[in-house]
Amino acid sequence: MAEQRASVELCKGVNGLDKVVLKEVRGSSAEVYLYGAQVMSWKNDHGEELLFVSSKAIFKPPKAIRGGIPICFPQFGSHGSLEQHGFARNKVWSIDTDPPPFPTNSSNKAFVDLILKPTDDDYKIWPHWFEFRLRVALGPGGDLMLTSRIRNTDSKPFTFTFAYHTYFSVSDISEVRIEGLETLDYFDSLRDKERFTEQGDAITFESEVDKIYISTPTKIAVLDHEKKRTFVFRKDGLPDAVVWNPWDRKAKAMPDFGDDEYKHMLCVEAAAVEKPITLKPREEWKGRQELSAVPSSYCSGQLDPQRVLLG
Ligand SMILES: O=P(O)(O)OC[C@H]1O[C@H](O)[C@H](O)[C@@H](O)[C@@H]1O
Repeated sequence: MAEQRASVELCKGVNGLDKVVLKEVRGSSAEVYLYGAQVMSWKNDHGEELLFVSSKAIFKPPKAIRGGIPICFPQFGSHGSLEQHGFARNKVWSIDTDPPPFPTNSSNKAFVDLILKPTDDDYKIWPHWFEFRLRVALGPGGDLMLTSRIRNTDSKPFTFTFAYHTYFSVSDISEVRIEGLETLDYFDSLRDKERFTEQGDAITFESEVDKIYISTPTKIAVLDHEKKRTFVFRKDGLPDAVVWNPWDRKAKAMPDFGDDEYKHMLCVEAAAVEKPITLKPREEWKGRQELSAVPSSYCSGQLDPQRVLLG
C-alpha cells in the first residue's frame, strides 16, 4: 500500500474564496480560509466535522463568517472603540512563505503559515504597524493547533485584546457540560459586564450564556454526552476563556444563524480580555490554542472529567 502523507493544498472554497486544506496521515483534516485566517472545518479521522458553521453563514466580505474559529483582534467584543471583535476576521490574509522559525519541531505536522499586515487604510482605523502571523497545524492524531505571533513593528507601543472564537459542534446543548471553569470569577456580558463567581458545579446550559471567565486553568474540557465525545482545550498566553451560546431569542435576531442552530453549537474561546496586552516596539506576543477531540470510549466508556483534565 502506498504510504499516506500529510498534505497542504491551496484551493477554492465557498464563493470562490481561497482556502488551504490540511490533511493528516490518519485521515483528519482542517480547512483555513484566507478571508479572516478563519479555520472553517476540522474533521477527525472518521471524517466527522467537529466545528459548527451556520447553514446561513455568509461567505462574503466584509462580514465575518458565522462559525469555525474567527480571530478577534485587536479588540475582543465591544471592549474598545473598534468594530465588534476587531478587524482581523474581516481581512484577506496572505500565505507567509518565510515565517521566522518556531522553536518546536513541526516536521510531523500538516501546517500553514498566514500573515496579516495593515494597509494604509487599516492604519487610519487603528494607527499601529504590526505583523500578525498565524500558524494552523494539524497533528498526526488530529489535534488542531493555532499559534498567533503578533509583533509591534511601530515606533510606539500598542495595546490589544484577543480571542480564538471557537464554535464547537455539539449534539444537543442540553447534553453538554464544561469542566475546568467552576468556582472561577467571570464577567457577565448579559449583566453589564458585572463580575460574579461561578458556583462549584460543572457548567451546563439552559438559557443564553455570554461570560468571560478570568484567569482559567490552561486545560478545559467540553463534554458531549450524546456524542460520547470530549473536546480537550489547551491554551497558552491566553489567560481568559469566553463561553457563549445565543439561545433562541438571540438566534432568531441573527440573520446569518438558523433559529434552532443554538442547540448544536457552543463557543468556548481562549482569550486575553481582562488584562489587555501591551507590546513595545519590536516586542512579540504569542498566544496558542490546542484542541483535541477524544471519544468517551477512551475512558472505558465512561466520561471521566478528572482524567481528562489531569491526564
Ligand atoms: O456576532 P459576533 O460579532 O460574531 O459576536 C458573537 C458573540 O461573540 C462573543 O462570544 C461575545 O461574547 C458575544 O457577546 C457575541 O454576541
